[in-house]
Amino acid sequence: MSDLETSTGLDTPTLSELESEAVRARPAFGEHSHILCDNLVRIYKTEGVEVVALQGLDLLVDKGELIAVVGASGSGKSTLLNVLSGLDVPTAGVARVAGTDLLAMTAKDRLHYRRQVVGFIWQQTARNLLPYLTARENVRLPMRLAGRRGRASRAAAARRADELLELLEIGYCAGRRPGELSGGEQQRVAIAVALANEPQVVLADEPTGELDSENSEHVFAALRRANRELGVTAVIVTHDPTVSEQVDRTVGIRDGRTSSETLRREDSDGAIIAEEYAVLDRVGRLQLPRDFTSALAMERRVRLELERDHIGVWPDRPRPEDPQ
Ligand SMILES: Nc1ncnc2c1ncn2[C@@H]1O[C@H](COP(=O)(O)OP(=O)(O)OP(=O)(O)O)[C@@H](O)[C@H]1O
Repeated sequence: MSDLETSTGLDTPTLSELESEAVRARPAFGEHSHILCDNLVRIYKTEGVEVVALQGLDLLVDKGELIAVVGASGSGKSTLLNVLSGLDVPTAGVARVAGTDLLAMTAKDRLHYRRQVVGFIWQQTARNLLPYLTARENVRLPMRLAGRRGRASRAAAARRADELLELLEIGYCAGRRPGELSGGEQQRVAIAVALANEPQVVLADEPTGELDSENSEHVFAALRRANRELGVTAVIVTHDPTVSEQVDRTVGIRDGRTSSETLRREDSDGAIIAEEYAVLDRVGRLQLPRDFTSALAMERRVRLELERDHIGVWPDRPRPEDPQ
C-alpha cells in the first residue's frame, strides 16, 4: 500500500476513500433526464458505403419538457426519432428513455416499450389512423392491443378515448372516420391515439408537414395541451419555421450532432422572446453557425481570446493592431 493509501489520522481520508467519494458526488451525465442521448452514433451501411447519420449526438430532455428538433434535410432528425421510438438501434453511444436502455432491449421489452412507454405521431396522416375505424375506435385500438379486455376495461377505454378527444378539442369528431376529417383533425386524433396507453413520452415526426398554417397551429396547440395537462414529455421533429414560438426549447441538429438551442421565454410585458444559443458539448466542442463562419471567411482554424466576460473568436489572419 502506498503512503497515500494509508490513513494518517482519525480525520484524514485515504486516497481510495477520496476517489470513491468523488465518483459518488459527481452526477453521471443526464442522470436525472427523462431522455438521454450520450455520444449517439448511427452508421448506415448500404452496398459497402457507410453513411454516418448521427456522429456523437448528445441530448438531454427533462421530464415534462416540450421540445422541437430542427435541422436541414439529412441532418439526422428522423434517425434520432427512429432510435428514440425503439424502431432502430444505434451503432454506439447511450440512449435511455424513461429509464429504459434502448441498446439493451429484448424483443419483448421493445414491444412493451413501443406500446406503453412511448407514443408516436407520423407525418403521413394515413400512417397514424385506420381508415375504416371512427376516431373513437382508432383511439381505443392501442388500449385493446395492450390487453385491456373485459367489459369494465372496455368501458374505461371508451371513456378515456372520449376524454382524450375532448382534451384535444375534437370531441365532435369521435364518431367520424378519417376520410370525414380535415388533415389537422386527423393529426389531433393521431395525438389522442398516441396518448391512449398513457405513455411517458410522445414523439412526433413532422406532424404538421402536410398541413396549412391554421391546421398546424391547432396541432401544436394540441401537443402543448397534452404536455401541460397530462405531463407527457414531447419531442417534435419539424421543418416548421414558427416552431420556436410554440415550444419551450428548440434543438438544432447539424451533421448528426446537436449544434444550437433556442429557448423561449416571456419578457415582463408578456411578449415571447426566442433566444438562440450554441451548444457546448461535454468535452467543450462548439459548432459555429455556418453563416457566421462564412461571413468572416473562417476556415480550418480560428484564434480564441479569453476576455473578462466572453471569448473572442477571430479569423486566422493578422489583425490591423497586430505588430508587423
Ligand atoms: N436506411 C438508411 N440507409 C442509408 N442511409 C440512410 C438511411 N436512413 C437515413 N440515411 C442517411 O442518414 C442521413 C440522415 O438521414 P435522416 O433521415 O435522419 O435525416 P433528416 O434530418 O430526418 O432529413 P429530412 O429532413 O430530409 O427527413 C442522411 O444522409 C440519409 O441519407
